[in-house]
Amino acid sequence: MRIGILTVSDRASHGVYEDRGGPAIRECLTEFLSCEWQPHALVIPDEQEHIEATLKAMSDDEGCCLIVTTGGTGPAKRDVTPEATEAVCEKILPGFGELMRQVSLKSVPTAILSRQTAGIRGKTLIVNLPGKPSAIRECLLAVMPAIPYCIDLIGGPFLTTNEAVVKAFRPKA
Ligand SMILES: Nc1ncnc2c1ncn2[C@@H]1O[C@H](COP(=O)(O)OP(=O)(O)OP(=O)(O)O)[C@@H](O)[C@H]1O
Ligand SMILES: Nc1nc2c(c(=O)[nH]1)N[C@H]1C(S)=C(S)[C@@H](COP(=O)(O)O)O[C@H]1N2
Repeated sequence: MRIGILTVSDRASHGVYEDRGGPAIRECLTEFLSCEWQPHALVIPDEQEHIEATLKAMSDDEGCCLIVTTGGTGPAKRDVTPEATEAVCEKILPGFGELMRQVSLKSVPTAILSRQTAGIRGKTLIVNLPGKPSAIRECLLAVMPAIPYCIDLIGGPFLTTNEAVVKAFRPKA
């Protein structure tokens, strides 16, 4: 079971600062998931073509059932992660962005500036998170209960969670 972890940041990719987003996603998934999984982590700049090519490679070549991105979801000119996500996905799941913004709004009024979304490419679920490392646990924890069933529905592997932290909800179970 492979999971893509994609940091989209001009400065982290150029070494201006150390990437804290990718490691935070990895740490959260280790805490939330009780099944075996392997991370496939990359740090790339805010370039739409590059983001699209990386999402396609993680989905089609690496066989990731889930890709979690961080960064590039805001209103600035170079923020294009949602556009890249929408371009490579066959279906968009607006509920993910809606819920994550609602939860984030309890910590920051600027939560509404994130255009974070989610979508399906083949047997891969792609979920966008904001760039702020502090946003990662908050957002992932909110949507995690629905992720295993979503991956079931698209023909992916059976994900299990650490129920002391977060319980996967499967309506048909
Ligand atoms: N991957 C990351 N690792 C560590 N800190 C980050 C990361 N991404 C963002 N941050 C922090 O969150 C702040 C806001 O992030 P934001 O995504 O808006 O940056 P940005 O202006 O798009 O620049 P860049 O794309 O170069 O990260 C940054 O100034 C930085 O302090
Ligand atoms: N939980 C949470 N969500 C958040 C934030 C945050 O600090 N915490 N920052 C907001 C801000 S200030 C911006 S500009 C947008 C987009 O951030 P991004 O471009 O780094 O993805 O996410 C928003 N969502």
